Amino acid sequence: MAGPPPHSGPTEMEDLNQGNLREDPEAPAVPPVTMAISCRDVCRSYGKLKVISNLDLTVPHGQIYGLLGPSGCGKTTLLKCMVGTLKISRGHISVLGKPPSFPGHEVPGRMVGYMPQDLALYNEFTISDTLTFFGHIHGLTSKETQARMDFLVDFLDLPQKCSLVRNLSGGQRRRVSLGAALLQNPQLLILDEPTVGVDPVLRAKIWQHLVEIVKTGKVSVIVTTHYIEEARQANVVGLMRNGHLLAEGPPEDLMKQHNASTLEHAFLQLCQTSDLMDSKQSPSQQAGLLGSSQSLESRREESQPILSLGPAGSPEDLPQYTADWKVRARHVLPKWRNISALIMKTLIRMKRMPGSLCFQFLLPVIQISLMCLCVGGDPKGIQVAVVNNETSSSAYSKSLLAFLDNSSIEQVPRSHADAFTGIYNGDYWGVIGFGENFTSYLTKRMLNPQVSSKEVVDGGSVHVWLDLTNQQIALMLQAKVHQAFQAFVNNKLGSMAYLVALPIKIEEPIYGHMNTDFTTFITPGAVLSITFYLAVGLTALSFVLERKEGLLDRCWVAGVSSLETMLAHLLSQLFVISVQILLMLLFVLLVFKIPNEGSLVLVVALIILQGVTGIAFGLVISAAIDDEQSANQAALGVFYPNLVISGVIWPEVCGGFL
Ligand SMILES: Nc1ncnc2c1ncn2[C@@H]1O[C@H](COP(=O)(O)OP(=O)(O)OP(=O)(O)O)[C@@H](O)[C@H]1O
Repeated sequence: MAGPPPHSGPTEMEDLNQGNLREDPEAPAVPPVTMAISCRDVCRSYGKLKVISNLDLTVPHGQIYGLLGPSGCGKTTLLKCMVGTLKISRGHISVLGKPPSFPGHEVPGRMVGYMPQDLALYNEFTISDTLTFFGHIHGLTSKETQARMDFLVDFLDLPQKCSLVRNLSGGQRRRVSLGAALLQNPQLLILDEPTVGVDPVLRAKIWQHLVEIVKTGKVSVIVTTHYIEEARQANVVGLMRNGHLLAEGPPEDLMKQHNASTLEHAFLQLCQTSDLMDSKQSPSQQAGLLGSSQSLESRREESQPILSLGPAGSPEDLPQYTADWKVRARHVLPKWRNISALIMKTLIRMKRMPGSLCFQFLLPVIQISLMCLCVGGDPKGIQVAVVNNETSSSAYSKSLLAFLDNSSIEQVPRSHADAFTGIYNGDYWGVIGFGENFTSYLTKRMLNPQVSSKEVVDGGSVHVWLDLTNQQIALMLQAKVHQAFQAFVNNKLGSMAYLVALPIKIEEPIYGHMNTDFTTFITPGAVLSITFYLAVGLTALSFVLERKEGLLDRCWVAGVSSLETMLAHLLSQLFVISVQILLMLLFVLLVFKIPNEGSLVLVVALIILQGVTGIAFGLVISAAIDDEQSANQAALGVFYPNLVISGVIWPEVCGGFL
């Protein structure tokens, strides 16, 4: 195995460029290992689809391993298992001496540089932002990041550092992605098709760089590629097909073994031999062939996603890994370094999308303003037909009608027949009718209520027929007629008005006011619903999108835990929610003058808590759902049921069955 080259005192800048970065103080001491990666009897399935079966693979330390195979043979899946973003169904993987994600192990973390097949870059970032972000997560100082950035921009022939990723070409983006993997000079580079979409000159340069960095003996590389011939520069190649390795060894040896002049020919021969053997075997024999080197135990059904079972089902053959409680605790505890990097990421993205940020801030204000303007106000210009059979100008009916609220009700004098034709045709919301002796009967009723006959009571009553298809308007009409009658009685009887009052007296309310309108009732609920749903939507979608674009995986491989991702999202989202709440309350309290009877601090705290609930629910959606359309549907789908059963628009006591 090649040892490190003799050191003749390089300058600090050379140190940074060549990868002699300062050690991470939080990193545990790593014992020397001879195998960079060792996979034993590895299996991985997606549901019923078995993608990797009983695979053994060894990446020697300080060498380049070229993993070759046709599309869909499971290369990416295997790399994901190596970096720890996917759990294996069975078998054992050791990366730089320990299984991925082992407490205290920096795989995922600073020790591994991973370039996923997807671009996995933030489009709103510049090249400089991208490298600074990953540098921050890896704990590099800004000087170190800057030096590596200058080197990588030059080496990968990247455009200006201030160029936005979304404005780069496909090839340039792939190079930025490769730069992010090379940034911290990791001990292990896992590159999933780094040369796709890269011109031949740069492809050669990348391979040359890989060859150079492994020469130091400190760095190991596993690289997948579709260009089989370029893998001749690798020290070892693995030829993969249908989820298992057909062959593994130095490229020259493989070519010699198969009398092939090119690696591609050797691969072709291996595939043909494998097909021939497969066709000769019965299905049961094939199963035997697959697992010929494994015991029955290792071939049992893959039921548990575990990392620990080894080849031939003998756990005692595997090295035992231990970590003391301090290392375990440090592994679980969130790192502020990662959280702050993720918060900065969100703030930079917000800064680069001012339109979207304004929309996020203004949307709740627009929603609450629309609600205050459109919900709860008195209807205007409601046409009501009036059938007045009294003709005298001093008739009580005329006097009573004068007390009707003219801003809401438009009185249309009609004959009895026209009024009813009109209401049946939907021209009027109601008909108000007075008999021809209304004044005399009402007088009799008021002066001598004890001796009033049914005829007197009937003739002295205001008759109202309503179109009750719109309950709000009908209720308003009833209330307005009652108010007009009360005002008329007060006017006619003065201090004697109590004589015709109902024997029920509604006293001053304990909470609220006599004239509390619907807007005042519904606004608190609307504020809470708006805060909740915006938080749900933003959380559910942002994680779904990040996962889809491979960003969550990339951050995870860089060493960011799920807890840190959630905390960073919560903190940055709290900032957005706080601005949203501030603007909403300003509008509700100052512009629409909705009264607030309690402590404002408590109100703000409760709304923020509601936002946190929304974030939590968004997290549930984003954890359970993979694509944005379904996440959108889930977020929208819960909106209406939640609104209905929460008591925001109708008292929740009415839904006692729920
Ligand atoms: N998330 C997933 N859910 C279900 N099946 C998947 C998933 N990811 C990959 N597969 C399936 O697993 C198989 C192997 O996929 P993988 O991406 O590992 O192949 P690959 O060798 O990397 O292919 P390529 O070279 O085209 O990238 C494919 O049949 C693919 O359809």
